[in-house]
Formats: sequence, C-alpha cells, structure tokens
Amino acid sequence: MERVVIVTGANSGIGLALCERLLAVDSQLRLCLACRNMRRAEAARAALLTSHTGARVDLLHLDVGSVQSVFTAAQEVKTRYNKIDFLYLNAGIMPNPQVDIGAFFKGLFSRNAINMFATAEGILTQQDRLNSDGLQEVFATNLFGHFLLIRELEPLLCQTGHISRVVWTSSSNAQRSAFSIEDMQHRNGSEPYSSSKYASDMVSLALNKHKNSQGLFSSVICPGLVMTNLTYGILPSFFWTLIMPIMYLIRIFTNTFTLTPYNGAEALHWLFLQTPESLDPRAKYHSLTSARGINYTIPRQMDIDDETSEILYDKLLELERVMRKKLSERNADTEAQTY
Ligand SMILES: NC(=O)C1=CN([C@@H]2O[C@H](COP(=O)(O)OP(=O)(O)OC[C@H]3O[C@@H](n4cnc5c(N)ncnc54)[C@H](OP(=O)(O)O)[C@@H]3O)[C@@H](O)[C@H]2O)C=CC1
Ligand SMILES: CC(C)CCC[C@@H](C)[C@H]1CC[C@H]2C3=C(CC[C@]12C)[C@@]1(C)CCC(=O)C[C@@H]1CC3
Repeated sequence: MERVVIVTGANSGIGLALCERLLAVDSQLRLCLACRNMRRAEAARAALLTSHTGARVDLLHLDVGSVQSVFTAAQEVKTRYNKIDFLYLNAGIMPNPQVDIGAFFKGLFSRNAINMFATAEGILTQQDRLNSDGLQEVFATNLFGHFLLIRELEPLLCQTGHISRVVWTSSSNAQRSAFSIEDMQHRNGSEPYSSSKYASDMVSLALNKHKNSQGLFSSVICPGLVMTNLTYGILPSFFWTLIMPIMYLIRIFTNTFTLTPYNGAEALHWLFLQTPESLDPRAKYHSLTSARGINYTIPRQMDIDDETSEILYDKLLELERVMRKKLSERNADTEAQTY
C-alpha cells in the first residue's frame, strides 16, 4: 500500500534533499510538500519530478509560524488523506544570527574547540521578534506550529491498527542552558533557536509517553552543519565557499560537518527505514559524515528529563487552548464587521 509522507519546509535545503532520498527508496510514495512559499514549492516539485518521473508529489500551503495557517492546512490534509505514515517536522528558522567572534577565537584555542564546532555552544545568538499571533517567532515556527499540527492531525496520526511516525529536525545546538520552563517562548534570552530545538527534543519525549499506545511514535534528529539558506544567513555563501577546504579539514576531527543537504538528510532517511520499536525515545539520531565522505547515523542520549518534558507538554496544551480561543474571537469579530 502506498505510504503517505508529509514534509514541512520541503522546498529547500535538508527538507528537499530528504524528499529526493525518500522517492529514491520508494517510488510509490505519496509525498506532500508542506510549504510557506508556494513558488519555491512548485520549483521543488518540478525538480523532484525531473529526477523521479511519475512520482506522486502534492503541494500544501502551510506557514507553521501562523496558527490560522496550521489549522487550515491540517483541515486540507484531513480531506486529502485517510492516514499519515510519516510527518517530518523540518521547517525552521534562525533569524538575525550573530557569531561572537571573541568567544569563537577563545573557544578555538581551548580544549572545547571540537565541541564548539559541533554545537556552536556559546558563540551564536539571535534576535527574535513577535509574530502576528503575539508569539515569539522562533518558538512559533520551530516548535509551536508543529505541535499544533500534530494536535490537529491526531485523528489521522492516532488510529488503531496503524503506526504513524513524526520526526523532528532538531539540532546539536539544542542546549538545556538556553531553555527555561518559565520562559518557554524565550522572550528574554538571546538564544531562541537553541531554546526551541531543546524544547522540540522534550516534546518528542512527552509525545512518545502519551501517544505510543495510540500508534504514534516520535523521533528527533540532528543533521549536522549543512550549507543551506539557514547557514547562509549566518555567514554569506561566498565566505562559506572560501573556507570550504577548512571545513573539510575540520571534518577530520568532527564528523558533524555533514555540509551537503543530502548528507544532512541521512538520519531522516535512516529513520524512514527503521521500525519504531527499534528506536530509543531518549535518543537524538545524528547524521554524520566521515572524513572519507561516508554517511552514517548514530544515536546519542539527549540531556532531557521526564518531569520538565511533561510540564512543557502541559504548557503547550494550555497555550493551544488560549490560541484557539483568541482565533475564534478574532474570526467572530471579522464576521461581525462584514455584516
Ligand atoms: N543547516 C544546518 O546546519 C542545520 C539545520 N537544522 C534544521 O534543519 C531544518 C531545515 O533547515 P535547512 O534546510 O538548514 O534550511 P533552509 O532555510 O534551506 O530550510 C528551511 C525550510 O523551512 C521553511 N520554513 C521556514 N519558516 C517556515 C514557516 N513559517 N512555515 C513553513 N515553512 C517554513 C523554509 O521555507 P521558505 O522557503 O518559505 O523560507 C525552508 O523550506 C531546520 O529546522 C533547521 O533548524 C538543524 C541543524 C543544522
Ligand atoms: C572556520 C569556520 C569553520 C568558522 C565557522 C564558525 C561558525 C560560523 C560555525 C561553527 C559551528 C557552526 C554551527 C552552526 C552554525 C555555524 C557555526 C556556528 C549551527 C548552529 C547551524 C545550525 C544548527 O542547528 C547547528 C549548527 C552547529 C554548528
């Protein structure tokens, strides 16, 4: 039977590379590219169909950073498909990134250098802002929109007699120190990206606890450092090209420099081939590339605890209630104004 796979943020980078790789292993797939930018989504679909003639590739408009868009898209999914086999939660942003040059050089000559290259710990900050829903944009895009999507798609994801999988594209930059349960949206800090990725690790754990019995299994991956639009926002692409020989040199010491979207999608692709029972809910699956260019996937234990994961899960459910109420009031107001 054909498998239904939905990928958010599928129009570029790791998401698009994943789609290419999935179609290469299963040409019967019903693949849905869930994207914010439909022009780029059309281009991605055309590219996929060029290399996989006859493949079934659907497009879905989804802005994960907008509550209304998530609800509308989920409704559309429910009318189009009667099951979901894989939901890849891959869309993500890192707005206004800043590399702390001083901290970078200090780290470079410390014993922590390899860890710094693998995780960017202590050298990367971002400037976040409020979106039109009144939520912090990074939290809304990287975490909450995806959480709402799962909630809205529960009728398809949690069906008796059928296994569904969700896979979060997290990061090695997800750090406990950047996350505070009192400030889950990261309104007050300067590492919203790290915070949102750490939160997604915890939500995955909580989802497994609450939903495994209903046939829903969640996993988390890290693609390594990959050259995509996201990293071109940190340093310009010509600079990355210039330092590429250094990057390959660093790969000898840390195999987390996967560098290409194809390599970065390794763990996402690997999970597609695994049975959920064989997976560890407390592990993050890392895409790695050896100095010789061989790709492989390794699980590493996440630095998360059950108690905080549960509290976060409850807080997200509460925020969901608030946002639903806000939205229905907003819609009622608009309706009243039109009459
Ligand atoms: N590159 C790297 O080194 C690493 C990346 N990651 C993660 O990998 C994932 C993919 O990023 P990557 O491929 O690198 O970067 P890209 O910028 O190439 O891809 C990000 C994708 O997310 C989409 N997106 C962003 N915001 C939204 C939104 N509000 N609604 C719907 N889609 C949206 C983008 O679409 P649009 O065209 O509309 O902008 C794009 O398709 C992200 O979650 C990122 O955090 C994790 C670790 C390392
Ligand atoms: C000589 C060069 C290799 C210098 C590059 C320094 C930094 C710009 C990079 C070192 C570690 C990188 C890194 C990321 C971004 C670029 C670095 C900070 C990420 C944060 C990108 C997004 C992620 O999710 C994880 C990456 C970890 C490593």
